[in-house]
Amino acid sequence: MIDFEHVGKTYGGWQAIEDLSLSIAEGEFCVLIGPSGSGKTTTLKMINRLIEHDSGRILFAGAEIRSFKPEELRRRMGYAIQSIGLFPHWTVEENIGTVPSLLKWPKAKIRDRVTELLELLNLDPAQYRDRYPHHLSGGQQQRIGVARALAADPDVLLMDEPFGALDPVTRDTLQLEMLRIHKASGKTIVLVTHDIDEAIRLGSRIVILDGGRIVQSGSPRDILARPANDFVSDFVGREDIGIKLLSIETVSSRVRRDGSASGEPIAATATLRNALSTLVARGVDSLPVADSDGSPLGAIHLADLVGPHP
Ligand SMILES: Nc1ncnc2c1ncn2[C@@H]1O[C@H](COP(=O)(O)OP(=O)(O)OP(=O)(O)O)[C@@H](O)[C@H]1O
Repeated sequence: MIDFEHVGKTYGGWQAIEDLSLSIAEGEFCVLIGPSGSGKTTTLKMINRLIEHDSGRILFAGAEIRSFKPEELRRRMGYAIQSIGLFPHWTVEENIGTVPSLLKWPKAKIRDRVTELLELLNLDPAQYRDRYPHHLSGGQQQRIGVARALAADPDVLLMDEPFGALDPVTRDTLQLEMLRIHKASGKTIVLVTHDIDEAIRLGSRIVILDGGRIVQSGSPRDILARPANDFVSDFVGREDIGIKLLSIETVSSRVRRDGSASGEPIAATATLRNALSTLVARGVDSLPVADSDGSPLGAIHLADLVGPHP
């Protein structure tokens, strides 16, 4: 869907991105991560030509991005950023409808789309559509930013630290919403973050950048289990790697179907990290497991958390 071929970018003669090659497949959730100044935002903005690359090629759906009119690229690629960039004197409805209005969608169609998106992001349309951004909390504004990026049903969603300035609870909620939207829509998403836990949670692929180059690219499991070098080990948090590996697998993958245990059940959809935490907090070595409607599924044992990952 998006291919970088030996891409370079210089700012005033200084090489910010060097020989970057990367293929992002359709439907992939690709997370760009790296230290400050490593080139994440530059890489993201080159995709929709907010920044022009100066060597190599960037292809979108097989064609060099320079062959698209910028407005066509922007229509096909939603863009959401940390500072949100909502228009302060426009209502929520007008903000979300920015691109559809530019595309001259009929008013009723825009209204229906706004309703649909507000519902998708868990905001009551009747309550929120006529509000102005300064009458919304930070988390609600971030949601409107995401809704606006999704409005014209783009093929690709580009997100630059979209949950950056949020408290942990709101951040957690929005991450879950993003995962749900990705699952339901199958859209290609490219997201920039500096938070490794966010990358592990959201990404089907993590691309680690340093000094304008890719240091490693792979699934969260690849990166955690086989870090390419000391830089990656340090970056993902060498001492926490075991715990992070537990966070990418769910209880359902290790449940003993014929097992039983006493106490409050843990959900099959909880992570193994949640299970470990619950086991330690309760001082027990097994927990009953329940499925989403609460029916018993079996048990998970402390001993099952260690050992080879399938
Ligand atoms: N317009 C510009 N002019 C000159 N240098 C720039 C410009 N934009 C970015 N840079 C430099 O290019 C490098 C990469 O910047 P970029 O914003 O892509 O990094 P980043 O990984 O997104 O960083 P952060 O996590 O701090 O946002 C940095 O060293 C930055 O100072």
